Amino acid sequence: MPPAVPLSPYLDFSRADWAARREDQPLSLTPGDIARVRGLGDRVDLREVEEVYLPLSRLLAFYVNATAGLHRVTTDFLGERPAKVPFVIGIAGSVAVGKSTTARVLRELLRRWPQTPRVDLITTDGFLRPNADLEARGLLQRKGFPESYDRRALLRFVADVKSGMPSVSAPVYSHLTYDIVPGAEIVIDQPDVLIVEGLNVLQPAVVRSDQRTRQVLSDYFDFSVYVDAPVDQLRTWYIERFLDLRETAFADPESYFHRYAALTDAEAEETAAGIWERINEPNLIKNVMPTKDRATLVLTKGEDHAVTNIRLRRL
Ligand SMILES: Nc1ncnc2c1ncn2[C@@H]1O[C@H](COP(=O)(O)OP(=O)(O)O)[C@@H](O)[C@H]1O
Ligand SMILES: CC(C)(COP(=O)(O)O)[C@@H](O)C(=O)NCCC(=O)O
Repeated sequence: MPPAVPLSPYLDFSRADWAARREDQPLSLTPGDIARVRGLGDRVDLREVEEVYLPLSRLLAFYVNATAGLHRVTTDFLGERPAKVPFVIGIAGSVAVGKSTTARVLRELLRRWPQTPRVDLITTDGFLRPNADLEARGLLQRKGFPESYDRRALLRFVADVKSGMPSVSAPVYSHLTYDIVPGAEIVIDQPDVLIVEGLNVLQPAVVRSDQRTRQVLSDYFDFSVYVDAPVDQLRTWYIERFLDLRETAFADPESYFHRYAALTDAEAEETAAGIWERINEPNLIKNVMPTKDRATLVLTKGEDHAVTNIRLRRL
């Protein structure tokens, strides 16, 4: 018998190799659908959807079926009646990398597969502590760092949805007011798929003083995606988006950043670079980037938000 060839845990695809994995799956999104889900500064178009996200949705449809099969054998073994268990996908990556666009495109594609008509999406910013709470804890300059979230509530939320509980509610964050919206909630009611998008969704467990580890969010993920790009590129995207927001979101007198609406280009660039360097880049380097290898799939973007490489974990 020939010696077994050791398998690498990762498969690396060029964009062209990955695009071929679409096989003959027809594109179900129209240009109008894509324009609706595209985030500010993001360039996702029909070609990007066809070559990158359609093959990914095909792979995810296989995973959904296989996971349901695995669940069935377990319930058979236990002699239980099979319950509906949502398939949970985590999407991680830096501020300004375009996680929200990736999440929305995947939601639209997955919805069109026959076995997953109900796809819900939640962003972890709803679990940020309210500003007053952050201020009391000295964390107002640490928004997006792991400690700025109510991690217990976030974990409870995902565990409840995964366990098949009906009508599980989550708080809502507003980028406009830069705070949690008092009294607002989003209700998730037994979807086929739940997408959980946020900077820190792949954070590893910390070891407690009694040497046991806490549960983490990714314990409940069936699949995870890390959206990656070089740090210099992310900084540029963050600053460009800030300049665009000045003319759109910041122009609203309700916006927390309204005082930035009147800045000149040079002043706005300096302000954005300051926020990036003080908050978002240190968080990226210390907390977000180290979680990349924990993802099932890494999408690496080049200039213009185009995905250039795909890495799939197969072991
Ligand atoms: N200050 C802001 N005002 C209004 N919208 C914002 C602001 N900052 C970010 N956003 C929007 O919030 C969304 C999430 O942004 P972010 O957390 O950077 O993730 P990503 O770019 O990876 O999706 C994006 O659609 C972005 O355009
Ligand atoms: C709201 C965010 C923390 C992202 O949250 P996520 O949905 O990834 O949990 C981030 O977009 C942000 O606003 N960071 C703070 C930078 C600042 O203080 O302006």
